[in-house]
Amino acid sequence: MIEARGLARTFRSRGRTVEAVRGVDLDVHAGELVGFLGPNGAGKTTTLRMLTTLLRPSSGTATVGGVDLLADPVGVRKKIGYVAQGGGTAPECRVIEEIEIQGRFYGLSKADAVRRGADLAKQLDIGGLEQRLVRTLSGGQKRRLDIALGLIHSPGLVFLDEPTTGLDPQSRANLWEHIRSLRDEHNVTVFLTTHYLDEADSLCDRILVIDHGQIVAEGTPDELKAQVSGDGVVVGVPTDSVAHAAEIAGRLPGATEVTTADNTVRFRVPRGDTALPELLRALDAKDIAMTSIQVQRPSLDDVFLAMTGRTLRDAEEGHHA
Ligand SMILES: Nc1ncnc2c1ncn2[C@@H]1O[C@H](COP(=O)(O)OP(=O)(O)OP(=O)(O)O)[C@@H](O)[C@H]1O
Repeated sequence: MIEARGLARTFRSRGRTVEAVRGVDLDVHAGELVGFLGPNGAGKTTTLRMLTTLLRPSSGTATVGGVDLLADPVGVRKKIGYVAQGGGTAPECRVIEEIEIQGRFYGLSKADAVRRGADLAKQLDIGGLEQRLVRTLSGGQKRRLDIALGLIHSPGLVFLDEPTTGLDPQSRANLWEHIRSLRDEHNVTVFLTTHYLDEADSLCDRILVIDHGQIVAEGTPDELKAQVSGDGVVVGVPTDSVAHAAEIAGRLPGATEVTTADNTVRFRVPRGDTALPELLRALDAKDIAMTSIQVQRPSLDDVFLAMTGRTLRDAEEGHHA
């Protein structure tokens, strides 16, 4: 669906050259929900604007929806939907007017635009709001209207730029459900940007982490977390078995950082879920009764820290400073 090689963009700003994106390679396959994660100013929006033909790359090539970005930008536009940060609706317009205007813009007849708009409104849970002024919608409703407008021409690929920024937690969770169903029930490939770790983690099949205009990590949320330091495991055992249990844990494949306390053994393994059955069998064979067990997965923030030496929060604060 998307294949980009060496995509780069520089800006001239107040006599300085800003390298916003420095050679990004990325592949997004049909049916994937891919997240582009990075702090403010990392280059997410600039990459998205290039892939959606709104900004010409300084260098690099890409095909989007099977169409060459540089040779046929109009062809690309027909294949994709784009929902900008904050959307593009006018507060004093009625919802139905926005739907009609957007539909006409993509060459639909008024009747087709209204029909398609009604289908999308139902799908995105904003049915019955057609006569309302945009400014009277809640944040979540407006964001869902923005997405409906981006899908009016039934594109197979949609770009969402920070779709949940500014929404309250409940509206965010609700929008995640809608974004998932775009992919699951309507076969839309989704490429979204976010600087929320929890969003990338729970929503995306695959994540590309960008920092200072370059992709610094890529994989499923689980793969990325596994790359970092593995899972932490804490096992509770009777005090007189701690030393023996620690020895057993230390023999698990890939086990590191084995430490003991009063009645617990802590260690790290590449994959907690696959190490646990082996550990249980080994403890059982030695008649050691386990009293509790906990697996602590590393977070995506750990991934960002490992790749860049900064936490995402530090990176954002640094950008605003
Ligand atoms: N038109 C422009 N002129 C000059 N510099 C720009 C322009 N657009 C973006 N930049 C700079 O390029 C860098 C990347 O910006 P971009 O908006 O792509 O980041 P982002 O990851 O989308 O951030 P955010 O999460 O804040 O939207 C930043 O340093 C930004 O200031």
